[in-house]
Amino acid sequence: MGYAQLVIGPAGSGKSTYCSSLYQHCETLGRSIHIVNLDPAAENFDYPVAMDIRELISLDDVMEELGLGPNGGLIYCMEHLEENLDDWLTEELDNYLDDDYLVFDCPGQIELFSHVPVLRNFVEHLKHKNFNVCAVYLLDSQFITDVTKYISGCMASLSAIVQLELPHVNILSKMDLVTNKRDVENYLDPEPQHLLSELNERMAPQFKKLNKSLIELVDEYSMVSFIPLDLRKERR
Ligand SMILES: Nc1nc2c(ncn2[C@@H]2O[C@H](COP(=O)(O)OP(=O)(O)OP(=O)(O)O)[C@@H](O)[C@H]2O)c(=O)[nH]1
Repeated sequence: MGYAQLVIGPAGSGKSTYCSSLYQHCETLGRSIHIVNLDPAAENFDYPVAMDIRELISLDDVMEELGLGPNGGLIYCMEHLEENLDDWLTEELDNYLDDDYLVFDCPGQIELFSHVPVLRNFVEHLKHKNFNVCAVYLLDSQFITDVTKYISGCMASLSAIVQLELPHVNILSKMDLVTNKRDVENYLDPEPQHLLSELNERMAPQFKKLNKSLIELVDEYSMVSFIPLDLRKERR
């Protein structure tokens, strides 16, 4: 059985930096991992690229030839990947042995883990090829410094949990940029009742019922808790 991480999260949340830090960390430990670029728009890499979607299709070519914009072009590329799971991906995966560990650096378009089925089908394909897959969801810690941002971060992560149905780890990136660590600490293992009163204070009274449902939802999905990580520190 092979092992795989699907590294997902909003644009600029630190996915590639995480992959690069993980690569260096494993190298230091003498463990071998292979990082796969799944972003057809990516240009520079801080890690050796083991497999690259741009060998199959590149965003620049799609935009030029089909006259699509960056978002439409990205979705086109990912759907092209989906159509080529049985040939391109299967052939690439054949290069890896049973115990290999692959880390997929995904694009940041939120559609990919909200409603477009590409990543879900991609995961199904990996499972079919005998890979044990988990999702690593990156969220910029600066987007979690008050209750409304926290709820919105949780909802985006929850949408990935529901869409992919994978073992799921949330990571707060860019911790070195948080000036007051307490702002973030308050949301690492929050007390639901405390969150609710904070949310009610921030919002108009007509949202009380919705606020209660949201907090219950976040509380029930205990996977929606975040692990802070200072990737810059990891790399020093
Ligand atoms: N200070 C700081 N900057 C970081 C950290 N992680 C990432 N960055 C910076 O944030 C920017 C985006 O990081 P990336 O790793 O490219 O983010 P990404 O999620 O792969 O971006 P997309 O692929 O465009 O979605 C880069 O300028 C990184 O150097 C961190 O832990 N601390």
